[in-house]
Amino acid sequence: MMRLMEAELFPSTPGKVKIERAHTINRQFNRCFASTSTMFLWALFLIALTASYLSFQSFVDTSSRYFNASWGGMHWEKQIRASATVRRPGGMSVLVTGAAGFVGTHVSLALRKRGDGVVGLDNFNSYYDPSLKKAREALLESHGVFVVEGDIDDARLLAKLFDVVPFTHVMHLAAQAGVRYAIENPASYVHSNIAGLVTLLEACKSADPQPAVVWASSSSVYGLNEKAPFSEADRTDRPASLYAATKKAGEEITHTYNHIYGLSITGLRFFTVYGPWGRPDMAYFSFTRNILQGKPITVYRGKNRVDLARDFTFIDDIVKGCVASLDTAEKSTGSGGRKGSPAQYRIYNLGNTSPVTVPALVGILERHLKVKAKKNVVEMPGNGDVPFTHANISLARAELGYKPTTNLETGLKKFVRWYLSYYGYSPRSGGSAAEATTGSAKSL
Ligand SMILES: O=C(O)[C@H]1O[C@H](OP(=O)(O)OP(=O)(O)OC[C@H]2O[C@@H](n3ccc(=O)[nH]c3=O)[C@H](O)[C@@H]2O)[C@H](O)[C@@H](O)[C@H]1O
Repeated sequence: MMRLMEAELFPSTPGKVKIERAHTINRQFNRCFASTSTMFLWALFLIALTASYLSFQSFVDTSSRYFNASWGGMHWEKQIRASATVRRPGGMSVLVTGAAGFVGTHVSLALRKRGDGVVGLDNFNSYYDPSLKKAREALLESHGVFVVEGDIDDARLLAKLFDVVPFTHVMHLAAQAGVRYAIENPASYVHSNIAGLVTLLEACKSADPQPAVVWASSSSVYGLNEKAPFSEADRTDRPASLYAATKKAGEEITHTYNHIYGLSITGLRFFTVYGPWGRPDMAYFSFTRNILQGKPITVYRGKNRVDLARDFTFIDDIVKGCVASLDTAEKSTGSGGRKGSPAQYRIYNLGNTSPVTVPALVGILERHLKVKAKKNVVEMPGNGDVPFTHANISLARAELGYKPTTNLETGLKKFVRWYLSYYGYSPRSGGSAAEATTGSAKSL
């Protein structure tokens, strides 16, 4: 195009016509040039407009996140202070993470009932039915425990909480639980059990005063350990699931914060905790639901047709272990993010010391529900399960006075009673529990 214009402008043989034509072409070129620069200016204008729109959007986004956050403000702070208020001499003020969870709810209630100050924190994620978590929250609120909706991986929120309340203790129970779900969603374990734990410990180490930290590890850290019963000194370097690996990592991470910053740490290895207000993803809970609805249950079996067994531990016993751990925790020694003197570091098994096989668990449920289960027995898939767990609790008994008193028979009876009163109707079928027991499912 340019070449063509040049040829027209500077003809090989000059002449009048050619000159007039050259003028015309010149005008066209100028017009064209003028329109190109106009276009260029328009383009610049549009780019500037887009850039300012984008930065405005990000401003709106940031500020709306700030202003619409589910936490913050004077009323919110007032609720937190009220909830953290200690009502007994020598009481503690405890931040309970995972407060709307199974163990978190029970521990929060126990602390509150004896006059300790309790503030809950929970992200209400949808790993299992959030309406159950909301119901637990309502129960807590009816006892004066306020639950902050937020994530343990939110450093700003944690800093704010410690700013509002000088917590003496943190009961850290928020976690991504479940052994087999790690196959489906590994990232959620890293988010809560690693990143969230570190964010929480960072907040604790920077808090003034530093709180003492008691947190939930897991029996799963024993992994492929075959020496029974499992003692705290046994090997824990062969995890069988990512869940177990993140809990084991948590034990090492908490040790680091204890060593560098003087945080007082107590890790509790829970053994398959069950009971009222429990977790619907766990076997005893989902078995109950399916049995009542006349649906089959899948019972895993180990190699060589050996039944799987768990040291099922009732929630009330676990709560006593948690509270005793808080009561015996020494103060953290650091301040301003620096260690004073060596701080307490403890790990305890909290189990029941009497493993029960999964088929025996089903048998107990059948008796309590008065319904025969439809069992599909299949070989345990290689997805993180271990063949058995069995706690040695000598250390917890000696140092915490921990002494479990509820066997599986009694504990499941309490669970079934709660289940029937909570759901009233079996959740899916819509029929009453009584109907379910005499309906499609076969009565014993
Ligand atoms: O102590 C722990 O640290 C862990 O305890 C719990 O894990 P587990 O001991 O695996 O409990 P749970 O799922 O109730 O399965 C119980 C048994 O039923 C078997 N099982 C399970 C499901 C099924 O459909 N069929 C079946 O046979 C299954 O093979 C197993 O033998 C917590 O969930 C976990 O978060 C963690 O806290």
